Amino acid sequence: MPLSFTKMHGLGNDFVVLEAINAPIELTPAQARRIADRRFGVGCDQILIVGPPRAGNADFSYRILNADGSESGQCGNGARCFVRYVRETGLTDKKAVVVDIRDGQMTLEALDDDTFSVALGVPAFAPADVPLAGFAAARRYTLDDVPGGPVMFAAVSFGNPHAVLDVADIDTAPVATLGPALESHRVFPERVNVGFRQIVARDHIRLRVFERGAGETLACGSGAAAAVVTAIAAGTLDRDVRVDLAGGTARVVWDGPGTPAYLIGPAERVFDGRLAVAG
Ligand SMILES: N[C@H](CCC[C@H](N)C(=O)O)C(=O)O
Repeated sequence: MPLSFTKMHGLGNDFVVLEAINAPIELTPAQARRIADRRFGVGCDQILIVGPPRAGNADFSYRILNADGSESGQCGNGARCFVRYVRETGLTDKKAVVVDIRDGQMTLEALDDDTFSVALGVPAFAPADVPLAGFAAARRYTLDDVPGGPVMFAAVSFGNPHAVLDVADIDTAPVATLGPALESHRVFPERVNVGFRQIVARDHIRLRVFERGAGETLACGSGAAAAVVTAIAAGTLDRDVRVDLAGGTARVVWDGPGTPAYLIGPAERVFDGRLAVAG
């Protein structure tokens, strides 16, 4: 059945956006993989499905499928594209929208300078919430059975799991080896997104992310928030942080435990199209 789609990106993290307000869209993992394939399909890191609200106070619902066909409970860069999409397609004229995501709700806002703010929710640090198996709650965890020997990482969830490692220089970080090894490590029962963080100053980091289900992307919004809140919790960053990623710069603001983290940045619409999805 042919599907209309909109191609978008947030700092180079790219998306195929599908509108499922009037008619539901159900994609098998194989169909999602084909759409995401950069040769046999449209090509994207994630597929975003814009749906009707589930709860009474929400404006929309939001589903995220990774390029490997797996579903995630969060996508920060995608959320910025989501609010640009629903406004530019006339689905709403609101500047702030409430969106049902898999495990909760988010508020997304179009700002006056053509950037977008996403309240990603309150970060969850408890191992059971990440989820991270076999560890008691700690600021940092250590794993020995990974390439290159023991690694230390922080762990947090924004509705999707993140492990964050500190490196001296992200340009030489072992993203291609350590990323996949950690992504599918047995201590992460739902796999994990792996962030490689270089702290430049108390209000500035550089970051690369090997994403669960997509590999290294040019940017990861929830990964940026994970890198910032775990460092704020450890006392190494202040509350308002510039995050430099390969695809551009985002900003993360967090006022500490029990409060939501905010991700601020651009969202671009690239083109519209129609795709044939095999059965
Ligand atoms: N790969 C992620 C989903 C996309 C997150 C990322 N694109 C973002 O901007 O937050 C996961 O499986 O949890």
